[in-house]
Amino acid sequence: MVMPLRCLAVVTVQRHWMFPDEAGVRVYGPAEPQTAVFEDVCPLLTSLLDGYDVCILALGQTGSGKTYTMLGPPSDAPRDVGLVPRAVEGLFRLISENPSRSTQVEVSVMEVYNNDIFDLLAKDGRTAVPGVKPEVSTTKEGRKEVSPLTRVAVCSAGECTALIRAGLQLRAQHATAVHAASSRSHLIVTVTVTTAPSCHSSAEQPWSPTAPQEAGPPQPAAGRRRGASRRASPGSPGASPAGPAAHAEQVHAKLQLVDLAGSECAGVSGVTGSALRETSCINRSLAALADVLRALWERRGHVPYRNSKLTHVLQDALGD
Ligand SMILES: Nc1ncnc2c1ncn2[C@@H]1O[C@H](COP(=O)(O)OP(=O)(O)OP(=O)(O)O)[C@@H](O)[C@H]1O
Repeated sequence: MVMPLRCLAVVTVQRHWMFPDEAGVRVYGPAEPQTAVFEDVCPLLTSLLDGYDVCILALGQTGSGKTYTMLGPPSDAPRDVGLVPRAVEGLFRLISENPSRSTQVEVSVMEVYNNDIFDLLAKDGRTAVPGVKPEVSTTKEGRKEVSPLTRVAVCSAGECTALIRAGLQLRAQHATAVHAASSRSHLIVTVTVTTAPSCHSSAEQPWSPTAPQEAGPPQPAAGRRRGASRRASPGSPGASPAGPAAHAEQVHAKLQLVDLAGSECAGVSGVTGSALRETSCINRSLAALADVLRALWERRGHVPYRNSKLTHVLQDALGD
């Protein structure tokens, strides 16, 4: 069986002009329950724990229900809980079902606003290091990392969801003529999962999880350039991937949950001044995302990830 190198789900709440029908974009109507959307993407959580980078994007026009789909309604009605808390819950459930692997989970929350990255978990002023803007860089293993960026180790779904909610308070939001609480940025929640054999599963040296990291450089990820990164644990030098050592690898993979800002027509949304600049940045970055997805679907030699911060941040999960 040929395994996919990337797992990507585009959840859109309206048919969108930017994507061809054959692109596999799933369109949900307003009556579709949140449970149905989650059921469709839920298998990707297993792929994540198998070591694949996963990206789930909500796409649609302004006011079409992206934030509702990803995060749920502001009222917190349990029935309508969004895809992000459901995914976090599902991930921790899967982790608890496999005690033979020890798993560390870290979360970061960022927004891409006017083509700049802001750290929504930073304690001070949306940058982890005062005055230093987070930027995308490439690690020596070829992975894309945003740095400096706050990444917090979490032990439970509740802890993870609470952090994400706290980060959301800082997200850029303004009223427009179309939507009273319009998101003016792309929100990217990244859940990084590192798994290794449980220390009681063999006589090998136990895996020691990395300390919670806040405002520091990202953890190095080694190994496979495509998909998740893997490295042999310190206790298994020279072990063959086909033998027991395959079991002894640390596996890193990231889940990116993205609530995109909505495409909008400035004439209809009635924005002026700084809001007009936001609209222009939103539309340009969505066009850049469409260009990247088209290039990937058409298997073009060059994929223009660097045309926008949004696509550059998502490069690992979209394809490479
Ligand atoms: N399926 C739904 N059922 C009930 N209410 C919904 C549904 N989808 C969206 N809404 C409501 O519609 C309004 C707009 O939704 P939402 O904020 O999710 O739009 P959006 O696409 O994120 O907009 P923008 O791109 O401008 O941020 C909100 O009040 C939201 O609660």
